[in-house]
Amino acid sequence: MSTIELRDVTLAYDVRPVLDHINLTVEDGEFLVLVGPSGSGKTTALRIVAGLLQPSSGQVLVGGRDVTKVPPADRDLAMVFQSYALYPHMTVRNNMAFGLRLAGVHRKERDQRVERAAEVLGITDLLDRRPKALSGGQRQRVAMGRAIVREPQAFLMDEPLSNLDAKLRTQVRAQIARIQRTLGVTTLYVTHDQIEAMTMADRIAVLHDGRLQQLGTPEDLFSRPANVFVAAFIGSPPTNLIPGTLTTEDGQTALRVGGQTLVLPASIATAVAASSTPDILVGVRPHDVEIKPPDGSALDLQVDIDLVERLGTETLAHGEMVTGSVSGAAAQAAHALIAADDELPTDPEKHRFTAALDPHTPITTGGRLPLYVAAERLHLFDAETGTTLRTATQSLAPSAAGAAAPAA
Ligand SMILES: Nc1ncnc2c1ncn2[C@@H]1O[C@H](COP(=O)(O)OP(=O)(O)OP(=O)(O)O)[C@@H](O)[C@H]1O
Repeated sequence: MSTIELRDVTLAYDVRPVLDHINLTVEDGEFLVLVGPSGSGKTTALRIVAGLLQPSSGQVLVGGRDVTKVPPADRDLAMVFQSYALYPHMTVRNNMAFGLRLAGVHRKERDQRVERAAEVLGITDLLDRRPKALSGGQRQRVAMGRAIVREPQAFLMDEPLSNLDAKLRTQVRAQIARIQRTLGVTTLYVTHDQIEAMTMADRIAVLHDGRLQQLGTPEDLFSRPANVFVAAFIGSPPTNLIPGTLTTEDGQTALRVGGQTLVLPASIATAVAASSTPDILVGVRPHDVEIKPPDGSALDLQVDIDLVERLGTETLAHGEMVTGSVSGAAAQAAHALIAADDELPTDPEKHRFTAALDPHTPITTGGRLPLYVAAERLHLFDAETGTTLRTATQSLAPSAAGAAAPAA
């Protein structure tokens, strides 16, 4: 059983911990991606698992064995780094076999393992080349090969695609995911790229400021973010975050956003009652925005469009929200929670908004566009704690919709 477990792992260089009581298990055969912005502690966590760093407290277990005090070479883990670190004077075959030679594996066995790994990686015809005669993607596969031939209990990968250009990255990430599934080797993979995490992982662990924010499947994180950080970090383009305030309108709970008041349907009103403050952050996924008013209650947002990106499959309309009387307190809270992310607005009075629309939508830069979001598609967060109060209601799955339809 090749699980990897971090038990209550903390690492502090000075007062503020770089990793703060992390509990995480990578299950046997699982591809778990550790994702987070720069400085969140991902590499530190991986280095602790590898044995290159000692935690201040807590334990690391590999296959159920406590390896916290075991030297890196004796942990039976293989690491793939972003710099491939291939020996330039050696052939691919010798690069792949090098670690095995050091470990005293005899020649026949070495050759067999290299041939097998090369076949899985599709690099058999490159075995006699030297690294300089390989493309970036091929070098990456050789680096993977070196890890595979060791037949370790688990792979540890630290941003292995970051030296590749965008197109190659897409190809190689699919290859790595496929190879991992073929071999079934437990893998802990670190990246700052949420798209990489979403496309490759069985489960994703989101780190921010040394704390584990959420652990779940890509679908969990996208549809049911645990807090505003995860909602803003996962998804492309990112979730729009708009400050709002809870009020009472004719005895009913209402949400004031961007100068309008939306009386909340009962189910949403119940969910927001848990908020520690009347200040609410409203999360809107760009793909949930409509240009026609939907049936039922909806937010109606006015956005001054300043950039239109036509991607072919969809059109992204970016602009500034006409905020009206957005509460100052919630606006400040929104700012404080998301200011760390460079892509999000840093001026608390200005709210950028992005809508992902049908490619045929006739929009131009410079206009003011009314945009609608059905109330059930809103994600709502406590502006003080960032905790999720409610997530968007799932649309009916085709089978469920079919079952609900009258019989023919
Ligand atoms: N030797 C050290 N002494 C003090 N602080 C350190 C040390 N090494 C790392 N840190 C700090 O620990 C934090 C986490 O670093 P880490 O490299 O794990 O982040 P990361 O999420 O992998 O970021 P990146 O994606 O930029 O590599 C950072 O704030 C970093 O400055």
